[in-house]
Amino acid sequence: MIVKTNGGLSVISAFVDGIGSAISLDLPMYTTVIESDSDKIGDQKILETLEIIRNKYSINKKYSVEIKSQIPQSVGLKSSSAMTLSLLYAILRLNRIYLKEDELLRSAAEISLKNKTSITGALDDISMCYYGGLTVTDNFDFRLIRRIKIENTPVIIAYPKFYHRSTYDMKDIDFKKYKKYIQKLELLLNSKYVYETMVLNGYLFGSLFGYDPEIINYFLGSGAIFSGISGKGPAVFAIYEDNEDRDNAASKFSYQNYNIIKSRINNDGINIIYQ
Ligand SMILES: Nc1ncnc2c1ncn2[C@@H]1O[C@H](COP(=O)(O)OP(=O)(O)OP(=O)(O)O)[C@@H](O)[C@H]1O
Ligand SMILES: O=C(O)C1=C[C@@H](O)[C@@H](O)[C@H](O)C1
Repeated sequence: MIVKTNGGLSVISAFVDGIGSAISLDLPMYTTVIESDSDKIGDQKILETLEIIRNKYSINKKYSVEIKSQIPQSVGLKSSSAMTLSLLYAILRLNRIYLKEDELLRSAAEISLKNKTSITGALDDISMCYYGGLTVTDNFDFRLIRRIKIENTPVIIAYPKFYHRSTYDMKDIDFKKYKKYIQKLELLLNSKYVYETMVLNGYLFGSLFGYDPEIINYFLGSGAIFSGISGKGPAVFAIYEDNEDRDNAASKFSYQNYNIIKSRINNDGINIIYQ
């Protein structure tokens, strides 16, 4: 079975009060899961996740798992949520276990706590990978608040070539002191100012974890209507009004330490592309 899902961007990071929001990008991850005589899994975190799923659902089978992905890892573009959800989705389907949507999403969030790829369970990111478009969730309460479709706006993503961080390393930071600021962002998002909220969210988390104003400055000067850090970064997003502006900005981008990806916002949820 091959499952396709996408990466995305943070709109509100849920670390402060559990309210989180994410938006889906054309950034596919293909996860191939096949029953096998023995486990054939190249990556320790995937194996750990598989073990958690097998224990949770009393499954005794072995699997070969292969991930092909355009989502850069560990830069704030939701690769771990895409991996955890895809693997759970495929294993449940292969075993003909059908959960209600809210149960499936909650289960994926619980697994992403257990496999230590998230701090809050990242239900916002998992729901975004599942539904596409924009999601808003209460991660502390494992509850989807709302989801909406978003226009397929052109985007550029830039991320440093040599960088490594782990989400789990951040679990001891005192995020609660930013509550008043984050509550204002929640109000802004309720009023549908999605990109404004993203920028201001990145302003807080970028200032905490370090960001590169020069890259943001380049994008704003190249015709972007918004640019900022995706959540805790270090990936930077730039939103364009049309493909021409985006493509011009991408072709003139000359920062040697960064990779860039041309993408767009999408509304594509998870799907099985090969049974
Ligand atoms: N392209 C890939 N190939 C193989 N495994 C992958 C790939 N992308 C993600 N994974 C799996 O997902 C795990 C978590 O990914 P990653 O470390 O990027 O998550 P993250 O730090 O939460 O990233 P993000 O900030 O994008 O959410 C990896 O350890 C790996 O097991
Ligand atoms: O680890 C987590 O729980 C999270 C990680 C980031 O993607 C955040 O954007 C998200 O809201 C929560």
